[in-house]
Amino acid sequence: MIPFFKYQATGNDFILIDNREGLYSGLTTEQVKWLCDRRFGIGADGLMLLNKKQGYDFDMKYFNADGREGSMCGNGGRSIVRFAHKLRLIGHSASFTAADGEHEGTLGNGDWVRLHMNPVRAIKKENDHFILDTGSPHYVKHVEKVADLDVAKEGAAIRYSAPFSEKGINVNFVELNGDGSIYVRTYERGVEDETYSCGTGVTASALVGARSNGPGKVDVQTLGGRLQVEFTKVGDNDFEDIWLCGPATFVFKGEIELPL
Ligand SMILES: N[C@H](CCC[C@H](N)C(=O)O)C(=O)O
Repeated sequence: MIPFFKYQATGNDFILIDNREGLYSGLTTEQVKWLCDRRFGIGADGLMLLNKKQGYDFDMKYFNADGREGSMCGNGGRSIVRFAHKLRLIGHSASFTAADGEHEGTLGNGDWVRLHMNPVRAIKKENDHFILDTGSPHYVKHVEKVADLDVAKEGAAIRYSAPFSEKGINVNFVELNGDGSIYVRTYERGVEDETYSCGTGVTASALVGARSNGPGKVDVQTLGGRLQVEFTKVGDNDFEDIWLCGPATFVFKGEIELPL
């Protein structure tokens, strides 16, 4: 039996497993895919193993719903900090490693978690979109009415287009709200569908918008709730001290037996 915890961070939902004893390191792609399946398994956008790591509170190993090991997951990072606190592994802050290096996370009031993201040193402007990496690769496109989009269809068309078909990319459609906030909807690589929010996507979308008017903080609306991205703008395409902030909550825990 595998004990698991289910968390969601603005609707991006995850299976978390305490793997400090290394009992579940051998999960196969097929098994992770089955666990993330919303009909045959528990159901989630991704799965994380909380591993031991010398010199840090833990290491976060992230898998997308397709069962394959993924890159950095911003909402997953916020969720695993809350999970580590539930395990009494940390107090109100954590230092951990993930696919893109070191991260720090702090628990705020209520279910709010702040996650320190790695610097972004390059934002590539293509004709009608931007490409940047916030720990995962992102395509950011501004649109008029994001609520009217068929994100699953339009996102897949971009993700499977020639430049991205081999390695994939996460696709973010962004509308500028009148109050300076942005509304982001994301098609996620490895889920191969729209998710209710994507932390590294929200971060990418906020930084693209800040290229021109660079406030140090952007409010972001997503299908799954509101987040905030804070940053220091160093140059036109150069940002550091980036914090992804928003709620991350425990949903339920259980244990599951893998099919033979
Ligand atoms: N699907 C992404 C990883 C998870 C990103 C997302 N869940 C987030 O919160 O950043 C990728 O394969 O690039």
